[in-house]
Amino acid sequence: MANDKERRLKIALLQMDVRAGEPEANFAKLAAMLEEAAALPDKPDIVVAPEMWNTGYALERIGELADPEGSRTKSILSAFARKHGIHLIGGSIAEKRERGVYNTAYSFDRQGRLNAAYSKIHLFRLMDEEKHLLAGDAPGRLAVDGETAGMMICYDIRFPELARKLALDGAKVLFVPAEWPHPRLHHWRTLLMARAIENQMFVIACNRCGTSGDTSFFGHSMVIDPWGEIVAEAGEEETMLTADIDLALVDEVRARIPVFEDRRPSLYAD
Ligand SMILES: O=C(O)CCC(=O)C(=O)O
Repeated sequence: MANDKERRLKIALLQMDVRAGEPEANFAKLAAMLEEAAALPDKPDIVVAPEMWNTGYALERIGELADPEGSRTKSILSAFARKHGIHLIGGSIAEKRERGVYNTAYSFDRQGRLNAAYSKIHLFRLMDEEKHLLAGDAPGRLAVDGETAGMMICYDIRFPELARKLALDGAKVLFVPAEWPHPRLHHWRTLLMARAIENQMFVIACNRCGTSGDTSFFGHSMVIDPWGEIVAEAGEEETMLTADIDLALVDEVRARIPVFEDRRPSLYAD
């Protein structure tokens, strides 16, 4: 380490293709990509998966396809995190609970303990999510190696208030699992950069790639620093995107332009 303020983390994002309605194929693909990530010469500290990777958007059959209580997913992800000592942001899955199916992201610490679960708050009507899924009712806060972070899922990034709330609660990193399709690549990149710049935090966004029916997903997973610079960005193909980040940059940027001190919420916050 160059100085004792550095707080470096290696990140690997699993930009995977997802087969709609085929959980077995998706579990196998995720397991293969996880092992590939763990075997990288520069072993990652954090691995991130995309949204709804177990079922894709097979919403008509989601009740039968979703993982009951997420138990299969949790046991696989927890075992991986513990075995390799890697913090895992396990994307999100279709998770079946008594009341219905949720789009839920799990976070496992390096000991394999589930340290956060976040169910997507904003359901995306353009893809009929609200007809088949239930919305979560709490923001996604978590800790990564003692640092505060947040999780939002896909469409959530259109809601700047949520990212701001997470930042105000101390998040230095925002993780975003997604299944964001063409033709809105411009929205994806711009919104992610905006969330990073306005909140002066790292944004680590893992999108799926490939095609389901007539919807094509463009990948372009991204790691963006608190100054809004793109640290890494994937293309449209299935790949593992890696990046090194230094969390000390968050404090540097926040000291340079003290947005959090200068805000005047009494004039414009609800
Ligand atoms: O907001 C968008 O354009 C895409 C959102 C989306 O695909 C999702 O939330 O699943």
